[in-house]
Amino acid sequence: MRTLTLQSPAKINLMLAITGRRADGFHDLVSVVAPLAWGDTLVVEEVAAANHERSAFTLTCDDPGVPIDQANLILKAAEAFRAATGWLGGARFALTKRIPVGAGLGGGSSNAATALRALNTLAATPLDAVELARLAASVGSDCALFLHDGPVVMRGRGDRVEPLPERAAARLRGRGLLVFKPAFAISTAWAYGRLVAAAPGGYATATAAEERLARWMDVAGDRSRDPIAELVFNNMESAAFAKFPALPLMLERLLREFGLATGMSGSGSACFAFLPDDAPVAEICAAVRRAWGESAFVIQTHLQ
Ligand SMILES: C[C@@](CO)(OP(=O)(O)O)[C@H](O)COP(=O)(O)OP(=O)(O)OC[C@H]1O[C@@H](n2ccc(N)nc2=O)[C@H](O)[C@@H]1O
Ligand SMILES: Nc1ncnc2c1ncn2[C@@H]1O[C@H](COP(=O)(O)OP(=O)(O)O)[C@@H](O)[C@H]1O
Repeated sequence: MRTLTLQSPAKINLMLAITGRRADGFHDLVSVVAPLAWGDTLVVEEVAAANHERSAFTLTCDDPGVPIDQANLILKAAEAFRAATGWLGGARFALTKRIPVGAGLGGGSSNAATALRALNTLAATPLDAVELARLAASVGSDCALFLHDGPVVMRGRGDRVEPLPERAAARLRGRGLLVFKPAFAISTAWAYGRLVAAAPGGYATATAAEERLARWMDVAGDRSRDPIAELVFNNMESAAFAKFPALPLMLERLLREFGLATGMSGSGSACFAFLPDDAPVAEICAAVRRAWGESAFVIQTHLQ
C-alpha cells in the first residue's frame, strides 16, 4: 500500500477586500493570497478496499486541540471525495500540526486541500483539475486556493481562483516575512458577523479592490520599485483592531521602530511583516515577544 507525505502550507492574505454579502449568506471578496513555505505535514497511508466494501478514513493528530472526528476538514474532504468519485479505498491520515488554529492562516482549509490532492493521486480514476477545485470549494471557501502552489487571486466566496500573472507572482515568490500571532484566536464566523453588523459601512467596493490589484500589477514588473505596501489591504482589520488593540499597537510599533510594512492575515489574529534582507530579525522577534509575551507565536518564513 502506498504512503504519501505532503506539506500542507499556511497562507497569507496580502490583500483581502470583502465586498458584500450574497444571497446565500456568504460574502464576495477579492483577495491576493500566497502559500507560505511553512505549515503542517500530512502523511496519508492508503488502505485498500476489501471485498468491494468501503475502507474507512481515520485521522490522528499530534495536537490534542485539533478535532480528529468528522468536524475535521480532512475527514470532511475525504468523505466528499468518496461521494464524488465512488472510490472504495480508505486512508489513515496522520497530521503534524504547526499552523495555529483560528489565526487566519488557513490551516484547516490547507489540510483539507492536501487530503484531496493525496486521494486524487491514490484513486484509480482521479478527478480533473476543474472537478477537484469544485470539490475543494464545497468543503470550505478557502480550500480551492491550496490546490495551487503559488500566489493566486481569489474571487467570489473564495471559490474562483486563478494564479497571479507570472510577472506579479515573481515579485512575491521567495519574499521573506515574519508571521506572528498573539495567544488569542479570532473566529472567521465572528469576523464576518462584525461586517454584517456594520453593513454596508465595512465593505470595500469591488471596483476599488480591482483597481488596487490592477495598479499593483501595473507596477509589479518595475524592478526599480517595491510597491508591496500598496497591495496590502484588509477590511477585516477594523473589527479585529477595535476589539484587540494589541494588534494595531504591534503593527504601528514595527513600522515606527523597524520601518516594516505589515498587515493582518484573513480574519486574524495572525499578522505578518515583510522582512528586507538586512532586517534585524532577532530584535524584531524580541520586540513581539516583549509586547505579547512568551506565548506569542512567531515564525520566520517566505512566500512560496
Ligand atoms: C476570511 C478568510 C479569507 O481568506 O480566511 P480565514 O481568516 O478564515 O483564514 C476566508 O474567507 C474564510 O474562508 P473559510 O475559513 O474557508 O470559510 P468557511 O469555512 O467556508 O465559512 C466560515 C464562516 O465564514 C463565513 N464566510 C466565509 C467565506 C466567505 N466568502 N463569506 C463568508 O461569509 C461563512 O458564512 C461561515 O460563517
Ligand atoms: N485540520 C484542521 N486543522 C485545524 N483546524 C481545523 C481542522 N479541521 C477543522 N478545524 C476547525 O476549523 C476551525 C478554524 O481553523 P483554521 O482553519 O485553523 O482557522 P482559520 O479559519 O482562522 O484559518 C477551528 O474551529 C478548528 O477546530
